[in-house]
Amino acid sequence: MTREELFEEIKKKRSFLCVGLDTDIDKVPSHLLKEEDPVFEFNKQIIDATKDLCIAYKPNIAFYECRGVVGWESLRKTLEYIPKEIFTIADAKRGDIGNTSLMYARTFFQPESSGLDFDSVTVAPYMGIDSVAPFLGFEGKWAIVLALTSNEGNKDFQYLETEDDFLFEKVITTSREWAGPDRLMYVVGATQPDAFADVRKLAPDHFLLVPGIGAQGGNLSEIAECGLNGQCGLIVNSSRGIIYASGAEDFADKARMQAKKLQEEMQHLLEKM
Ligand SMILES: O=c1ccn([C@@H]2O[C@H](COP(=O)(O)O)[C@@H](O)[C@H]2O)c(=O)[nH]1
Repeated sequence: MTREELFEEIKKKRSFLCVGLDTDIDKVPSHLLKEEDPVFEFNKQIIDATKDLCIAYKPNIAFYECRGVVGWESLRKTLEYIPKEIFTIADAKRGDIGNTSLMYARTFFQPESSGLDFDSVTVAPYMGIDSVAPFLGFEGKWAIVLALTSNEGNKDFQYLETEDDFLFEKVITTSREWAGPDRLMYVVGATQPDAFADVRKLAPDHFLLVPGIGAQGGNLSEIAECGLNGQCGLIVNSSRGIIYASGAEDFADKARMQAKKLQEEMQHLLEKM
């Protein structure tokens, strides 16, 4: 998917919401457990309930690969079920020496080998250019580089001071040379609102994938203040806050209500742009 197509979807839906499909079999409502593939059935109902309100879905791969072959099959079916105009993110946080990274890239971008055809994958930049480059070699696909994450542990490395900036800023200034804003996005956690102005100085045109609203306490209007750019430039994720809004038979209706609340807030913020 191109940046223009993504922006068109944002304008059409008046939303920059990403629904995180972090589907934990232990949290799937009990009435679905009799289904052949309860995880897929859960995801299917979440997608049906939210697809007009969001512009992206982000399955976190851990929730699928921990279940082995069965989990990969739930993931494949889920991805196939997502409407083609909606951006898909494999939140896998991959990255290794070049030839290994290429295999990871094929896993998510080459349906003829893996059955999966994601638009993007999250990538850890710690190993440098040759670990990220293989993800940038697929037409129409995106690498989403971890810059400043939403967790407490971000202080251990990402806020270390280098000559004239923090390490997460160095990640951006170095990696923005590897590919432009049509191929590369950055993860910036919603729990770090004060960093958005600095990030925007370094990456004015890049899309930022922003996890951490809802369950982790990030605030949408705070990050929108400095994070929005002329093409929106934000994809804001909520996983647990939407998909586990209810653990009962009404889970899809309750998920829709939470997604709708966020979409309305986003519409308001986009109108102010
Ligand atoms: O910095 C990061 C990077 C990724 N994540 C992932 O996003 C979702 C957040 O889930 P919530 O339930 O909305 O908190 C989850 O898949 C994380 O692994 C992140 O939170 N922070």
